[in-house]
Amino acid sequence: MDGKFMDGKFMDGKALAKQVRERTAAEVAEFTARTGRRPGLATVLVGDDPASAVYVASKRKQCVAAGMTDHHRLLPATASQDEVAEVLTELAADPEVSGILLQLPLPAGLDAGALVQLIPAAKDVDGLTTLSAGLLAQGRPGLRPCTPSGVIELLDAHDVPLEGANAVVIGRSELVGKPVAQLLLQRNATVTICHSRTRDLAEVCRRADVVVAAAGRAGLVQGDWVKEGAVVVDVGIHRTDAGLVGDVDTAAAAERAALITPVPGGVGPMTIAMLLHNTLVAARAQFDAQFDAQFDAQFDAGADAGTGAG
Ligand SMILES: Nc1nc2c(c(=O)[nH]1)N[C@@H](CN(C=O)c1ccc(C(=O)N[C@@H](CCC(=O)O)C(=O)O)cc1)CN2
Repeated sequence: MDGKFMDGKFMDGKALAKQVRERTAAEVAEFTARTGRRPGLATVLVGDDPASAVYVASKRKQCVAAGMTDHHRLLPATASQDEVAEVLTELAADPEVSGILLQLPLPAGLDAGALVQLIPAAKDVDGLTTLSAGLLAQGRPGLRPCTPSGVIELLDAHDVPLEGANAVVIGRSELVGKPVAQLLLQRNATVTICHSRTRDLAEVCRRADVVVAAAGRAGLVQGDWVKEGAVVVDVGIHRTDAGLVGDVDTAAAAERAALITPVPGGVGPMTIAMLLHNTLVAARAQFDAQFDAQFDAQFDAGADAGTGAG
């Protein structure tokens, strides 16, 4: 471990996210020079949740800084299911848009699960559609959810051994818990998914080599839940009077952990960095698919005309 992304035992997500963004920007420049196209990211924000507005503004700014085009849609909190669906359907058909994300959570009354399905898997840069989730579950290529990919990127940057490791994931959301468990499984970890009905959560955690806390409960994971030398990844973000805190009692857990992510500055910044990476991956795949389709059409036309090209 070279300590590049670490301040003592704290894993520096901010520094690693910067490196991922810079690498992505260089690859975007190469893609644009080769194809004459720029990857385009469409962000869809419904309503006026202040945190969501900040996250979307940051996504848009970082996508432009990486050389991508910005296609933003803002809908009022009163927007109907059909109105949001119409916007997503329009973006799905727009050739300038490589990736679409519907910022979550949505205002009450909207069915996020149904709306997400309107995003074609090829443009699903959040990796949240049923098709993307199925491809991940089967270990087949596809776009992966951003925060879970960011968790794996952080673990890899710190050379955390996952093969055969006991990994405990706390939380079973579609956004983080389930996909991060799948990604850990793909890396041959022995994965336990815990949730609100898990019996003796503390004891399950104490057996973990790697803990990923994504329960959405401030300070849930206590210091004495952490095995000596374990790696702790905190996905939680809670605004409290004491400032931003995660799902882990960081100071207490850091007494025992070999490595731990801070909040803020741990997993959070990786989410947007991985979104940019996914948007580039989507743009490349769409370009290649279009190139192949054009080649096939020309090949077939040549065969029909009897030029011998077929
Ligand atoms: N469609 C999606 N919605 C949501 C996602 C998502 O991945 N896709 N994730 C979260 C929110 N989110 C991005 O959308 C996000 C959360 C946190 C951060 C971040 O950089 N956090 C900083 C703290 C910033 C602050 O809040 O002050 C940190 O942890 O250091 C970025 C993006 C829910 N919705």
